[in-house]
Amino acid sequence: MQKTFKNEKILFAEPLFQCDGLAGFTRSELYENAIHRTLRINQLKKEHNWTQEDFDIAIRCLNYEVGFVIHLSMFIPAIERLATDDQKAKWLPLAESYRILGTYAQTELGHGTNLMALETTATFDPRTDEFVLRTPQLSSMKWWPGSLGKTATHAIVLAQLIIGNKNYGMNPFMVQLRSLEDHMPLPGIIVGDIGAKLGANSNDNGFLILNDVRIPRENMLARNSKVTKDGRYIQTSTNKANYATMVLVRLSIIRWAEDTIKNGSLIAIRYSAVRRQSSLQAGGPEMQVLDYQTQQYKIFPSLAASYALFFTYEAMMKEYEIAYAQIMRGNNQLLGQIHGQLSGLKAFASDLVTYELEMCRRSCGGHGYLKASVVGETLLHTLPLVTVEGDNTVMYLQCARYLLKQIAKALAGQDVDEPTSYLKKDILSYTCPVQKGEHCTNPNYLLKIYTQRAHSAIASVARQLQFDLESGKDQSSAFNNNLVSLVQAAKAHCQLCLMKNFVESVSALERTCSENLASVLRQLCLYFGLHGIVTASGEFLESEAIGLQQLEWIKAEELKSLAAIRPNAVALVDAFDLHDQTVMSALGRYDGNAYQHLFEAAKREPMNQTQVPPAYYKYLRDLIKGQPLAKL
Ligand SMILES: CCCCC/C=C/C(=O)SCCNC(=O)CCNC(=O)[C@H](O)C(C)(C)COP(=O)(O)OP(=O)(O)OC[C@H]1O[C@@H](n2cnc3c(N)ncnc32)[C@H](O)[C@@H]1OP(=O)(O)O
Ligand SMILES: Cc1cc2nc3c(=O)[nH]c(=O)nc-3n(C[C@H](O)[C@H](O)[C@H](O)COP(=O)(O)OP(=O)(O)OC[C@H]3O[C@@H](n4cnc5c(N)ncnc54)[C@H](O)[C@@H]3O)c2cc1C
Repeated sequence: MQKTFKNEKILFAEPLFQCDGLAGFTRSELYENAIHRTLRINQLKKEHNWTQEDFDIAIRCLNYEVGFVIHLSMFIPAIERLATDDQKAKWLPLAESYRILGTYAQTELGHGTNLMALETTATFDPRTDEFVLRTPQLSSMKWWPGSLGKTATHAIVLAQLIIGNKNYGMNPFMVQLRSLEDHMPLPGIIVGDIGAKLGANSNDNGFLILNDVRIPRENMLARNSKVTKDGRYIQTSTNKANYATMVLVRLSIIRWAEDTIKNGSLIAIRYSAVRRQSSLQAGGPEMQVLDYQTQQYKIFPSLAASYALFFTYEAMMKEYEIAYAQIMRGNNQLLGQIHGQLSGLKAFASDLVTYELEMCRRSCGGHGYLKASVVGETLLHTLPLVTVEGDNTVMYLQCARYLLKQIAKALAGQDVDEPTSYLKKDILSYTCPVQKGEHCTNPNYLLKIYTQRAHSAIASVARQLQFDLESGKDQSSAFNNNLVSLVQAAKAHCQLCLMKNFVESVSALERTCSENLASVLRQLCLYFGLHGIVTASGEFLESEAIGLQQLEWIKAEELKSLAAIRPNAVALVDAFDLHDQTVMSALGRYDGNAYQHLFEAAKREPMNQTQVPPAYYKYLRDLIKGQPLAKL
């Protein structure tokens, strides 16, 4: 499941990467520790000739709890996608050698989603051949960019390009923020950290005010558009190509989601295998809680989601690489497809894992509320994924917008993209394929149900929109009246994508792996399909993909699937091949000694370093001795 990191032993031999000690760190200590880690991994990469992939896997092994995440995941990729060859030649060596440290400064205090309304301006001054950058009012200040607060020396600032009195829309500008001599902010630059967050507090997400900061004209990243010396704006590619970095990050968020749900399901399943509580027979031995049907019902979805997201990430990485190669050759034909697909799948993956991680946490009982279980921390670290790189609702709507265009093409008899080829079918040609027995236990049949449900949801909202428009509603009112259905249609398409990738990946693996492994993966894929139908049964019924009788059969098969997965559940999470130091959980250690590790963690608690707490001498001693308390 995870490319085994042959360098794990090297990484985790160093105390710096042993995560137990992070508890009790202040924000400054977390921040410093994260930077130290990234630089040490960089040294290890050089000392051991690691590849860039090894470097990336090392960071994943540390659950991205490292410094310069945005420098690595956005600043450098943005230069690669938005800069001309000459600009790449200048900026990439500096960024890759950490001579400059960057961030991607797009979101403002007043706007994050609506890029057209960003208020930061870059006004061309032909007299000096410069751009003047300003954040004109409080709501304009950049707010949220990672590493902006205390680390970044440079930022790719997304700003409205103004030439004369004309606004040419959002464009990217390389802006130096801090001196490379003493790290002090440069004139006109006000930066700082935006304050503590629910999680990821090693990251100095920051704010940036720009007071008439001047940069040379060549600092506008000009792969897709440029300004000539005499002030002419020349667009060389669709300005949507300037959004390319976000598409890449949305892809990496699918893998981030996969990584977090693997951690969560591993902790929940390993702990549920060692935890014994109560018994179903009076006086009988206490049961492993993993044997309770309800416990399986709670945590096997996260196990199935781990594999589903692994297969979807692999499939989308291939799709992205094809699209990106074409886009970098100036062919934007696949831009809309990759944007529509990754917008929806980033939203669906992050929604799925944040829900299932909470179920994993709940399944650990009281110990799931301890930081030492890490499952709660994992959830806190995952929560931003539903917002970063595009709020999920907005991302679903982008996906829905793509699906509407595709079904319009299909209905007009035109070609459609491969991911939406099912829309070419006649919506009335589906039949309810599911009969008892064979049909409910064959993922390929379930795939037909998912296809009909998605097609039906998209066709239905397209019809409703058309009806609203024909009944006189204007475009925006018609859209706003159907946003919920548009999101629902996007989710249906994304869930179909996950199921399709799961079925096709297992089918491909069957040709090369053992029958034992194939049957386990088929079982998990079947369970993923059955569970997905049960949890959205209303939509499946509404689409007439199934009737009540089929739903009854499917629910019965789902519960039977739980028992079928149980014998392999621990092996399926062991197959993630995650080092104990990656999972970091006292409940999820490979040796299963959860209670011992919990107690070890408690003993490391800073409050336990003294027997008598300082508060005793301040408040409790006189109280307990019945002495009058001094005025507090
Ligand atoms: C490792 C993880 C670290 C995470 C750290 C976090 C970083 C961040 O969060 S960075 C900031 C992320 N911010 C966003 O994602 C902003 C979200 N908002 C948008 O992307 C856009 O405002 C929008 C897509 C919601 C709306 O775009 P807009 O241009 O305002 O208008 P339209 O919806 O009409 O789109 C027009 C046209 O452009 C196409 N398009 C939109 N986005 C993209 C894209 N990323 N790539 C390619 N094409 C895109 C859209 O499909 C429309 O096309 P047509 O229908 O053909 O006109
Ligand atoms: C941990 C973290 C790290 C970040 N790092 C960066 C970074 O490095 N660089 C950067 O530039 N940004 C960064 N961001 C900002 C992030 O990209 C934005 O927060 C995100 O794009 C959402 O925008 P917003 O905050 O304005 O939310 P809003 O858009 O204000 O969302 C508020 C509500 O309005 C709804 N809404 C908004 N628009 C619509 C619409 N058109 N239709 C229907 N509903 C709508 C949303 O669904 C949501 O429920 C980061 C954010 C976080 C939390």
